[in-house]
Amino acid sequence: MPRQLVLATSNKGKLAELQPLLADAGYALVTQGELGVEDAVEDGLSFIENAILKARHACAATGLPALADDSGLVVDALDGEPGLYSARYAGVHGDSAANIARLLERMQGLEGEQRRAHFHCVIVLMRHARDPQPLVVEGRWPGYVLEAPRGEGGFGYDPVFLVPEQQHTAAELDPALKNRISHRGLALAALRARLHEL
Ligand SMILES: O=c1nc[nH]c2c1ncn2[C@H]1C[C@H](O)[C@@H](COP(=O)(O)OP(=O)(O)OP(=O)(O)O)O1
Ligand SMILES: [Mg+2]
Repeated sequence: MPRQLVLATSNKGKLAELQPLLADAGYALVTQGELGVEDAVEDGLSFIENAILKARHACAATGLPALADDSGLVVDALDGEPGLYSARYAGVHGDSAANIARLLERMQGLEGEQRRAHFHCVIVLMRHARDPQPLVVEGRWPGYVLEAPRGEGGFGYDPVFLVPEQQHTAAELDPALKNRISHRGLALAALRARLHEL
């Protein structure tokens, strides 16, 4: 029987990316939703704090090890906005169209290098709610914010995130390619390399 691991997220886009990335990591994956775990209160002041809060909350509710992802889009010219508040930038949690509209409005008039941004992802794996040594890994994906959305894939800010090497938005990429090069894919690769530490 493989050990169970709770995926401490309610974001369907993240789940769709995390599941294949963890498929052969030696865990039986179960989502917090399947176990009736409510969303944690994300009142940390950094990605790391929020990822720990979410993983700890799921561990405490289930008694199982848990993995959480806290991530967001960081725009240098906006002093790091939307950053920690990426999921609720326009006010309503998870309203991607409204979040994108707010972002494009805030970036009106910015050109060229001023449109630089990166996705940041912190993934935390905790063995139990009082684990003093959670595994913490990070990934970063640089790109540019376009002036209008392009593409149907992915989730969140993907339609306005241009990946310069591909000349495509993240929403135009094949999901397997996004998973190889994205902030989340890089964080998961770092996690897998360190699973033996547990
Ligand atoms: O690959 C990505 N492609 C596009 N947008 C992304 C990505 N990765 C994070 N993002 C943006 C949108 C998301 O809504 C927010 C994360 O906010 P974040 O609090 O970590 O997640 P969430 O509230 O959606 O789900 P949960 O906390 O249950 O994991 O950043
Ligand atoms: Mg969240």
